[in-house]
Amino acid sequence: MANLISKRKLADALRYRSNIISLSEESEDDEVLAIEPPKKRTRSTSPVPRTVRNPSSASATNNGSRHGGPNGTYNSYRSPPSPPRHTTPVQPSANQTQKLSPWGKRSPYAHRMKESKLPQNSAPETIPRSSTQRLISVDIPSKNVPFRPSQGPASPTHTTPKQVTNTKPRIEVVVSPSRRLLDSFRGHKPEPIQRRRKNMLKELKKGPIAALKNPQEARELFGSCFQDFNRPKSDDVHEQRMKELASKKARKVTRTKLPSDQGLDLSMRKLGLGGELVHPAEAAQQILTSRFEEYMNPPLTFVNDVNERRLNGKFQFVDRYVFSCPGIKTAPPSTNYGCDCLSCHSSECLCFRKDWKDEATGQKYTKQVRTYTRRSDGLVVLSEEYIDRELDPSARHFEITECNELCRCGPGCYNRVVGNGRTLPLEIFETANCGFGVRSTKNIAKGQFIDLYLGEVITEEELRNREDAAAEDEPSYIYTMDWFGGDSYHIDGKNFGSAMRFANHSCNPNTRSFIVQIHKGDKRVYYLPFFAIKDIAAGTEITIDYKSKDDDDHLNAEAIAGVESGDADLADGLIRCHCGEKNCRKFLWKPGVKARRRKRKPE
Ligand SMILES: C[S@@+](CC[C@H](N)C(=O)[O-])C[C@H]1O[C@@H](n2cnc3c(N)ncnc32)[C@H](O)[C@@H]1O
Repeated sequence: MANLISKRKLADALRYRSNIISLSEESEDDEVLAIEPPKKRTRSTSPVPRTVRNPSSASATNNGSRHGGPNGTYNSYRSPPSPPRHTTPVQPSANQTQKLSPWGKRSPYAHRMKESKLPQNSAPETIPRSSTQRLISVDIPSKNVPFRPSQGPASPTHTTPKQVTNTKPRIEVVVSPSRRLLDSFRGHKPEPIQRRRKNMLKELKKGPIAALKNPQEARELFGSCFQDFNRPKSDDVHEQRMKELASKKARKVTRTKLPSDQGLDLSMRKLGLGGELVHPAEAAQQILTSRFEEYMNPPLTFVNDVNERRLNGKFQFVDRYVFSCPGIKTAPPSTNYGCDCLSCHSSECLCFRKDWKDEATGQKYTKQVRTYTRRSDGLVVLSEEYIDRELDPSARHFEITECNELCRCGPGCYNRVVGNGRTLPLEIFETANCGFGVRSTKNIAKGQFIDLYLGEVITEEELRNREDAAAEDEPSYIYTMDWFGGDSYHIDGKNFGSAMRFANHSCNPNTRSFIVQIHKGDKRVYYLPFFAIKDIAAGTEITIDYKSKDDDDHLNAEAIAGVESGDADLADGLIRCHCGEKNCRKFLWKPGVKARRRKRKPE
């Protein structure tokens, strides 16, 4: 019965005995080899292997066969092929012969290893002396030259038992050694990285000791995740303290003894969050503000020197209307038109012309309304006459119509103030009595454009839904676009808006909203910009008057009377005004969001 040992072990054995085997670099497999003394080969039922018609088919047909195995005289597949003895219609090519074993990749005798109960780790000592004595010893001409034993067949022919008995007893070995084996003959080579990795990983699964013992190796095998293993131990007392607290032995340590801020800070630093601790809500606000700043030029900033209050996290700054409500229709661009001026002049330009009809008499009127004017320093502001008329309750009021993209004048035209966007830096800040307010860090000239009132454009139906859902004491951020009459849309600045959404009320305001139309055909979606109606020094709060002329002034009169007479019912629920102006009306409005809705209607 064949004694089977692995190639590696055989190689070791042979090296140990200074005996020779032939080597091939073809296979990476550590195949099991047969060492079969000639005497015992007679036991084989079929000393001649099956006919190998075609090496590839041989591989398939013979693989795993218990019978018809080799007779123990196969040579290296590097041996020059010779015609098989048995009828072989297809001659295997030299190439094929090199690559294929008659058994295929693995010897069918491999399983016998288990049956034979041969010790698995058959080191050189496990080979019986009698066997080794029968080995033929041949010198290797050169380490790297493939070697074929000088005795025995030169090709994979199959010797008969008779032939064997005529020769000296010997063991012939067919070896298809692995590259590793060859390397071991050539000299020491480092273990492949995959194997080293596998071995260390096995150790690491048990614990980090392997990596701690050999950090260099760990880093080499697993990269930067082990870079801290050879880091000198930190003498940071807090880190030490944290470790103590984390260990089971340190249960006696009171966690409260650890300064929480430092401990937390350490954890944050370890997580790479580092630096100052920031409340999540504040962080969210900072992100919102900083994001807005990124595309806002000039800047929009936030400061609070009074308390810890921050902007509501749900609020988002926008620089245009938000059309989130279904059913909103804007006029198509095709309905827009522009002027033909190369250089617009308020006395001639179509955009400055206002047409109206007297409802009582039916008479039509046309007027060139001088809305904007360019100052000597180049700043474009509202004209004095326009501001005066708009502030005069008895006068006819006119909207501003700016030049648009269809006008022949270029972007430098002075009739493009709101269309060119905000130019002043604005700052949201905490006021003394009215919550957040807005101011500019620059002086503002009378008539200068400050900012648009922006928000979601919503329908009347949506407004009613929102008002019904709102609490009675909730601030209102609604402006109604009813300048041209008819069904109106509303601007809700609660969740989305501009800096003007933070403008507080004053009974003596320094700004006012005006009506600006850029799309000349759109009577429902226009703009509500705020302009200074007096010079405003840098840092002064920008204020507006929440109440329009047609609001219920009698409410204030009644409330004031009620407060003065001690009638609590009359004053009940009214929101007190904190503007502090001499002409203060004392109350903002009556509770109830509908009562608070601010309007601008044509006079
Ligand atoms: C449009 S918000 C203005 C921004 C607001 N201050 C904030 O902190 O968000 C309107 C609210 O501001 C407050 N407010 C504005 N002007 C006020 C005034 N003159 N007196 C008292 N409260 C005022 C009221 O609570 C009102 O409901």
